[in-house]
Amino acid sequence: MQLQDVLYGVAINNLVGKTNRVISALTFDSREVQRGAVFFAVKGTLSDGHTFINQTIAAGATVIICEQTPAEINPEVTYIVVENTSVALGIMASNYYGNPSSSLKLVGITGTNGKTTIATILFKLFRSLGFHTGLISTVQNQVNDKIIPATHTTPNPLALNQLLKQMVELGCTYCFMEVSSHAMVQHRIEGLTFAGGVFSNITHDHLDFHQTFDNYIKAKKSFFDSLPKGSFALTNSDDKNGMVMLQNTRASKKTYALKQLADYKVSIIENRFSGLNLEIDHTDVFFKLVGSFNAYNLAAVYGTAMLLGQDKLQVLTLLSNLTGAEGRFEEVPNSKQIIGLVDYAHTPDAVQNVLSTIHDIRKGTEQVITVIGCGGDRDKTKRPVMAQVACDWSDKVILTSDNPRTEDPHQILAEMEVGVSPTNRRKTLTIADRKEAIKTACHLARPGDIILIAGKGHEKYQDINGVKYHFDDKEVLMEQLNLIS
Ligand SMILES: CC(=O)N[C@H]1[C@@H](OP(=O)(O)OP(=O)(O)OC[C@H]2O[C@@H](n3ccc(=O)[nH]c3=O)[C@H](O)[C@@H]2O)O[C@H](CO)[C@@H](O)[C@@H]1O[C@H](C)C(=O)N[C@@H](C)C(=O)N[C@H](CCC(=O)O)C(=O)O
Ligand SMILES: Nc1ncnc2c1ncn2[C@@H]1O[C@H](COP(=O)(O)OP(=O)(O)OP(=O)(O)O)[C@@H](O)[C@H]1O
Repeated sequence: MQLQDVLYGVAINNLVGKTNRVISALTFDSREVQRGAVFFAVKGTLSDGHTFINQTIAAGATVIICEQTPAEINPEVTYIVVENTSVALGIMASNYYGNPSSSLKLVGITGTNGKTTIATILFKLFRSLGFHTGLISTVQNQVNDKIIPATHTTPNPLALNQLLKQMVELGCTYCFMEVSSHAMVQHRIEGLTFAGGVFSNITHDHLDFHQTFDNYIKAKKSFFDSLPKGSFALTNSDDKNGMVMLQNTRASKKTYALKQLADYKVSIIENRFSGLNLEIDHTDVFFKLVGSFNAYNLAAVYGTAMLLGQDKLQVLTLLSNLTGAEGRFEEVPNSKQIIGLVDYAHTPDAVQNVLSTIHDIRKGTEQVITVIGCGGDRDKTKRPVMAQVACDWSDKVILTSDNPRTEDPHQILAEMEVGVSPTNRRKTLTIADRKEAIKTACHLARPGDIILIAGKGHEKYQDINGVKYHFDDKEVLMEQLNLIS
């Protein structure tokens, strides 16, 4: 491929050297450079790609995309100076892989909670409707039945366009993808063509990365600002910031809600452990998903399917048979008549949602025992709040470790304990070893009780000092429930 073929749409501030040259690959990592590669010098949080330019040229890079013209110019190399290398990377990655997003109906889902659930149900729904479909999500990526492990919620532009190209080659017409706020700030979706965008909700999270809540809102909003004319922007109008997302968008503005007036209005008729009975567009339907937050997710899915021109009754019938994403309010089967639940909730809002859902549908006499931790090297402000929410909504709480990473687990637990009020102290235990914590919860439970293991969901590891040790909440809970007499 020629360099000039991938430059379409890139705003160039300065060009040194020729553009009619063959290129062998695109990369933003000096450690992956091969002969004839284009190297993108990206300014990151830990290092600045500009410092690796000479090293990449020595390794064979013949084109450098950078933000300043280097002092030292190699006459064999082409230098392209742009305002923002990450933006150029997105556009050029799209061009390099043949702009696959424009051959698909690509729908992006953003928000603090619910992205994976909404994207996964949409994927399952469109597969059941008979379409070749792609999924890009935190749990896994999928091209029809082929599963591709996920490393990020939203992959980098090269991995992303490669995935989208595979989808096009395998006949997909739809793709549902999660759009994280990190991806927006780092321009990972630059150059993609979206058919629509969906907003679930926004609550405090990722403030370690965005610094302020306002920045976090702006990052989410920038996705809707970037949607093209002719696409749709579907928002949750019950969320305080739902309508903010639509302020500057050129897309067709649509809403879903349970409380406010909306284009797609859903009402809860009944909310039980076996599922949700909802009224959608004057039709009563029973769904296998549990909890009022899933009523929002189903409203988003229904609205999206309608905006993509699908038949209402067919959609509702198929949706009523679907289950959600792995590790989201997932029940662990056991013979002890204990309701064992594993849930990915790792934000104060998600923990409150799961526990209030349990509270709404419990009979009343059973105990709710919650096992919960907070990640190391991540937003510390969440720690006391998550402990407080867990205590306020449970009969017993066991504070434990959850990916301590490079931090001391006991220090994280001490910061969580700050959120435990003197009255709640009696019902709280702190057990740093996660397996021991789950074991203790099983020993405390009586038949009929509910155990919630929060935070890890589908993830099958504990990250301790950069090493990922196998740990599966579902596996441990099942094993321990079966061991109790
Ligand atoms: C905070 C963050 O998002 N970091 C991402 C970022 O890394 P960085 O800015 O720290 O990169 P850096 O190490 O400073 O390096 C800067 C540049 O120099 C290059 N470099 C670096 C070293 C070297 O020897 N040679 C070299 O060329 C790097 O390739 C990079 O281009 O750019 C990297 C390349 O794209 C990403 O892999 C990395 O994601 C890290 C691994 C990560 O964990 N990100 C998470 C937080 C994330 O993105 N999460 C969201 C989901 C959030 C949620 O909703 O839960 C996601 O979408 O997955
Ligand atoms: N619409 C919703 N509103 C609030 N909480 C939700 C909603 N949907 C799911 N949750 C809760 O949040 C947890 C994470 O759900 P999900 O994985 O779908 O969200 P996500 O946005 O993909 O999260 P992440 O970005 O952290 O992967 C679930 O386990 C559930 O407890």
